[in-house]
Amino acid sequence: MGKEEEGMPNTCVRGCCSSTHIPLAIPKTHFNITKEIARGAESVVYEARLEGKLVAAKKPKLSTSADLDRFHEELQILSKVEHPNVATLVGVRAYPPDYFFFYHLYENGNLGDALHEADWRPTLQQILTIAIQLAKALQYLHKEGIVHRDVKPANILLDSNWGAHLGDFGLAIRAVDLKKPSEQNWKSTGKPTGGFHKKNMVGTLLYMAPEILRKDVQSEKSDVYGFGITINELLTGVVPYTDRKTAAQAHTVLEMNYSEQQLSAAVTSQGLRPVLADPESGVPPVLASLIQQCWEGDASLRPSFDKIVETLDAIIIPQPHVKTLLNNHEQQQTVPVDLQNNALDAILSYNLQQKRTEVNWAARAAKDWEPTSTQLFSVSPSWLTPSMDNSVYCPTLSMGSFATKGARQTMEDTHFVIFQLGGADHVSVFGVFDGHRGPEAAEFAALAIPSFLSKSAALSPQEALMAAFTETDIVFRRELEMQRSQKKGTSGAQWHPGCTATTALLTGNKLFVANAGDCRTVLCRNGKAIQLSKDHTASCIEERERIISAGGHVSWQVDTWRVGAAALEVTRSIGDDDLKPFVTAEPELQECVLSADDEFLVIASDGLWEKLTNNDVVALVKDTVKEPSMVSKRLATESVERGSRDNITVIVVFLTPVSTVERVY
Ligand SMILES: Nc1ncnc2c1ncn2[C@@H]1O[C@H](COP(=O)(O)OP(=O)(O)OP(=O)(O)O)[C@@H](O)[C@H]1O
Ligand SMILES: [Mn+2]
Ligand SMILES: [Mn+2]
Repeated sequence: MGKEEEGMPNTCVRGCCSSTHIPLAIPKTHFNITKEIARGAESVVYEARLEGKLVAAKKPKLSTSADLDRFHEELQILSKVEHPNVATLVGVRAYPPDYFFFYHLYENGNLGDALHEADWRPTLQQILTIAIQLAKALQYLHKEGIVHRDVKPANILLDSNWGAHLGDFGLAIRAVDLKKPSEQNWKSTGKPTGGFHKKNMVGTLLYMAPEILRKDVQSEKSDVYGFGITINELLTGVVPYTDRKTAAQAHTVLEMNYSEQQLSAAVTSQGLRPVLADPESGVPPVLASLIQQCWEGDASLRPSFDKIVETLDAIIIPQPHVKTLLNNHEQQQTVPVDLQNNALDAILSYNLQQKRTEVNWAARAAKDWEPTSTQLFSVSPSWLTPSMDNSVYCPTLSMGSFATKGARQTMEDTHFVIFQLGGADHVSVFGVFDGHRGPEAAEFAALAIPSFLSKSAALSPQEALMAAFTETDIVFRRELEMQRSQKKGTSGAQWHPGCTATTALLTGNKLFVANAGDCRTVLCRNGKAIQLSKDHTASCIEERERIISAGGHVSWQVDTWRVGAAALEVTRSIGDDDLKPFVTAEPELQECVLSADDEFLVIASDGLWEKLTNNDVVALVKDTVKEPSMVSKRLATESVERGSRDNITVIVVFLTPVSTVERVY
């Protein structure tokens, strides 16, 4: 009686693999093979009975000693992993001459076959479920320090409920072992083509990240790439780089159009990617955008699985009945219904809870604030003192706002809405800030600007706004310098956050708008849109000339005019200390006197204006119930639906009395 028959030891024949819960030395008498399920490049998979239970028995092809080494490496990894979305290993026979992995049998086979052989057409909900399950499996593996390296539909196994389980750890490796040159890693499978047989190569190539194709340094981010390609395939039903839905056809198309080398070259150096799932066809824009981030050429730009899980969890598939409710006039009282059950709504409100940066810039702004120019001017009476003149028109205000990071991973917009600044009934201030190269400047400015304004009663409103912008910029850059010197070295030199800013100051019937950058303020007067700010971008010739005469450099890069080495599109901002003084913080000012003709103000970051014209915005506001927060949200939602990829912040201020039940059609 051999050693193996004495019981079921939990170690392999070499003694290098062990498990606390999986028997590693299942005797031959304990299982019998019933039929072949699949013949892979490196294995044959059979249906089998193990102690009466139906299982999948994977018999790896072990022809060389390198293959045997690889078997033990795979087993060492497999015996340590346990996750609901990783294919469950129930037993192993790690003894010659027959090596077997016994897995739970997944009734619906692999995802690739389901899509392209069985013509399974998953619903959006099923797709999202699989995406989340797969993301969680990979999140877990990465936490455990394991990189899978072969994420593709053929390695995703589907249970009877179409739940996903990641299988095939044939190429999995410990992240610590990835440090070696990658050619070495691929050779470790012992196959002449560096790990893949010719036939299999094509199938796998499609999911391989550029750095792998280039034999460059790999990381767990290579799994993110395969995940992106896989989820896109799941959404489109199309084999990557083809227009075919069945695998057999796909291979011919693929081989006809591209050789292996041509495809690799196109993917690595020309950024070729499969056709992206189309948001027009009902794919949530956030999901499409996530896929694009996942298959970024630069691995460092791909999101982590923590981030992916977070993003996917926030997506709720739009319910088809929502649209009908929208058109049902009897639902007038329950206005938010159009947004409540909506996918966007979930994303939008979820985004509001996003975490802020570690450095508490806001507290610093308030604490360190010391306006330097307050003493220079003197106006009387102060704009903070209410006018006694009752004949002056006084708008009735109602205001609301909405902010979302939209399809972006981080939120760099900030805003403030202040009713009765410094306790003055007739003074309100609104500000929107759009951060770039980090949220710090925007966070700082949203506190510093109103704080400065409330302390500038001695200045005229115009001077107060001008000084609030320029002083905020100076104090911020000083603060940044301090932070940088404390950080000592850690990416500090490259750290130049900035933000665009627009601030509207309303005192009695006078409106003052200060703007630096491409946020925008629009007034609706008599049903017409009046833009009260100019967009400061390098596409604007006057701005380009101003920059050049101030000693800055402007050039056409990629798709538009950009400033300096940082390639900034905006020409005015707070912060951006590497581009000062030509990217100035000095705002342009506009003012107007309000009358009963003035209906509302919309102040928003460029994420809104990118997809909506001033007239679109006016039309949408008219078409929405007159509740300012709801209108703000409606505008942001509309922009996201039209494909805005940016953070969006919207403030809506109604200037005349409005009723929330009033609807204009
Ligand atoms: N537990 C299982 N339940 C059902 N089917 C399975 C299971 N394990 C594997 N299969 C089937 O066998 C196929 C090959 O399995 P696996 O990917 O593990 O082998 P491989 O030889 O490493 O394949 P590859 O050619 O992708 O390297 C899978 O695509 C799937 O169709
Ligand atoms: Mn496989
Ligand atoms: Mn494999």
